[in-house]
Amino acid sequence: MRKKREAAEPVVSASERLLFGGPLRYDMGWNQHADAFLALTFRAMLTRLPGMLSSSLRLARQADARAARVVLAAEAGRGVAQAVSLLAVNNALGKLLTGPDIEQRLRAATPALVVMAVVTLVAALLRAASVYATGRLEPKVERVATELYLERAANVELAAIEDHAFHKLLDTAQYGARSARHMIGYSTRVINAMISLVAAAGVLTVLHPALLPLLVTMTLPSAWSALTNARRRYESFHTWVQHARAGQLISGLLTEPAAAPEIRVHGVGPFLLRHFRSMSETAEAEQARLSRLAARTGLIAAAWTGLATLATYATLGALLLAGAMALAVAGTAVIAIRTGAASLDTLVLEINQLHEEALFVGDLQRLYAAAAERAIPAGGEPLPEDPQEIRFENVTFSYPHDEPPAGPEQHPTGDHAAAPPASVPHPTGEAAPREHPLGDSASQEHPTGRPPSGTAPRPALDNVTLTLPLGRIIALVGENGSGKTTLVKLLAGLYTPDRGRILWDGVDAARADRRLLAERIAMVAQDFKRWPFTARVNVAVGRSTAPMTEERLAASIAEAGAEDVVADLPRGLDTLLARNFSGGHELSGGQWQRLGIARAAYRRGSILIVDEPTAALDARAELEVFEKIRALAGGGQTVVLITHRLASVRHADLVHVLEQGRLVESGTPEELLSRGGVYAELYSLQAQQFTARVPAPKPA
Ligand SMILES: Nc1ncnc2c1ncn2[C@@H]1O[C@H](COP(=O)(O)OP(=O)(O)OP(=O)(O)O)[C@@H](O)[C@H]1O
Repeated sequence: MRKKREAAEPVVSASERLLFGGPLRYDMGWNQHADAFLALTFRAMLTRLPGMLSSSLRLARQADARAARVVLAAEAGRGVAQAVSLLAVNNALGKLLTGPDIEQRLRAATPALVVMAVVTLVAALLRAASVYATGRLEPKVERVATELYLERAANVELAAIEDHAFHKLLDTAQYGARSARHMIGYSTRVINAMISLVAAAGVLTVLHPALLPLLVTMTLPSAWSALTNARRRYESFHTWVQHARAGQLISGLLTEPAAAPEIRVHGVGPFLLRHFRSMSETAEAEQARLSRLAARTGLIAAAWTGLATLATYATLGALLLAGAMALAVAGTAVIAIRTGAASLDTLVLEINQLHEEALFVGDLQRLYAAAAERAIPAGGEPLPEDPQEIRFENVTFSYPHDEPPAGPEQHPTGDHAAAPPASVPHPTGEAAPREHPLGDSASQEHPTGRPPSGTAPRPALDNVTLTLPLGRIIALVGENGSGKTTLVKLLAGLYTPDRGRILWDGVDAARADRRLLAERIAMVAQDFKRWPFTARVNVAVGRSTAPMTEERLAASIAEAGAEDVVADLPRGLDTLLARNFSGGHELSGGQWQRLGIARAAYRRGSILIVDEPTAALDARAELEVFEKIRALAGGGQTVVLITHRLASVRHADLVHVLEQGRLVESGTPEELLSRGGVYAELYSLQAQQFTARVPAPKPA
């Protein structure tokens, strides 16, 4: 077993080592989790059957209780109909094979034949009812499961979304809703097959006790074959899902607009394509390996079934020859064995499928549990109505990081030019949907799951104590990576401090109602979301709970100085801001930035956080935007401004200077300039850029 598992381990290719510094893995523990499922025996699966059926039933009842009842009743009825039909066959055969003349025998068999006809009709009606109700039920089950998935995913802490293990669970669990849908069909077929198998086995036992083991022997090989192949597919899927992300990442990079200029000017295309091909070839090799193994297993199972069938009919023949069984009974036995074998075959296959789907539903249920654990806490203390200040008291915060892998992994069979597949098939045969592997949140991840260096990184904020007086403009200044963005994320309640407290006039934000806290914050993050919606929605999404009025939209757009941006749009506010869709329009970075500020203005939060608001603006627009921001503060709003443009900071009421996660200076811009510290140094560095003398042209 161990050896087989190792064979499915993907190769760490030269491509992966070069591009990602090793295997592109998010969480090593996940595969071990899957192993626990894969170690299940068929017996254990049978033991789990009641649990799986009841979980399907629960989902079905939640989605549409009436349709669930119809399916259950129809399937139970069909099973009973099959049993009755078998008994009628037995009766008819008995009558047909014994008696003086054929006419009398036919007459005697007529009631049984009529019963058979009626039962067939009833079974057909029940099947139609079941098909209809299942068809109604399945999409509803998928919707309910998907809604739960999305709702919980949207409600977890930001730290959970940035946690690689949780993100991996999110990734894998996305298949759970589809599987929950499939489980409904499999469950109905399992229930149906179980009832008809019990009927066939009952009849066989009555006819001759030796026939029952023969029935089992005949069906076991296909059960084994189906089970083995399903496990291989699931195992392969779990191992390769990581590598699929690497392939998707490259294909996404090759086509995304942000990378397009460099791909063309620096000629990165052929380089990425070469690695994509190399990764895809390894994926193809993995698919070929699975097919080869499936073919071999199928062949062994077919030979075994052939031998078992031969033994069954030889036993029947021997019983007939020895006079231990009447011809009529042998005839019924043949039909019962065929029906029973078909039911057992169906049962094994469907239980196996059910189990396979249940693994994915299990992923989904684990996600539900993990998401509930990491959900943003509901409720809490109210914040002061009109606080005077927010105080950071000895706040320390580190981003969670994964343990680095022990070393570069080697495939036991040696290194091939290996690569992840572009898409991994869902174990049930469906291709995993291709999605852009680098979502907005992913852009901050370290995809190899390692911290930048081998040692634990320094805290992003280290024992920071500072005050943010409300109703003022407060600027956060410092070099790249000094912790400014982290500080405002803590202020907005996106993270909670590892140590220390954030006090809103004495109320600890950690105990406060996080939703109420968020209500007060409007944020224009550095990488704020450019929603693929209309310009109108891109502004109004700042407060999606408020009625979307033209007045509020117009006022916010004016406050952000974004009137020209909107006026230039082909359909004004109704222009779709996503170029990859028909009628979509692309904005420049600066235009987006103005819309982002309009969105924050639309939110009307009492604390406005602006992180690098002018990075993409030209000099004139920059001045304008700072004017607008100052005007906002004039209306009593608190502005927390992060910027590297120190000239713009001179209007701030208070400046906090951060360095390597620590607060190094605080004061008004004038105080800091006269103090001659870090701020003064940074300021003079920037000022020098403008005052440096341009060498005078030499006289002719
Ligand atoms: N999501 C994250 N996961 C892990 N580490 C992070 C994350 N975001 C920031 N960091 C790290 O935390 C430290 C502080 O980063 P932060 O973004 O707060 O700095 P900053 O002062 O805003 O920098 P910049 O001026 O470049 O925007 C840096 O070392 C950074 O690498």
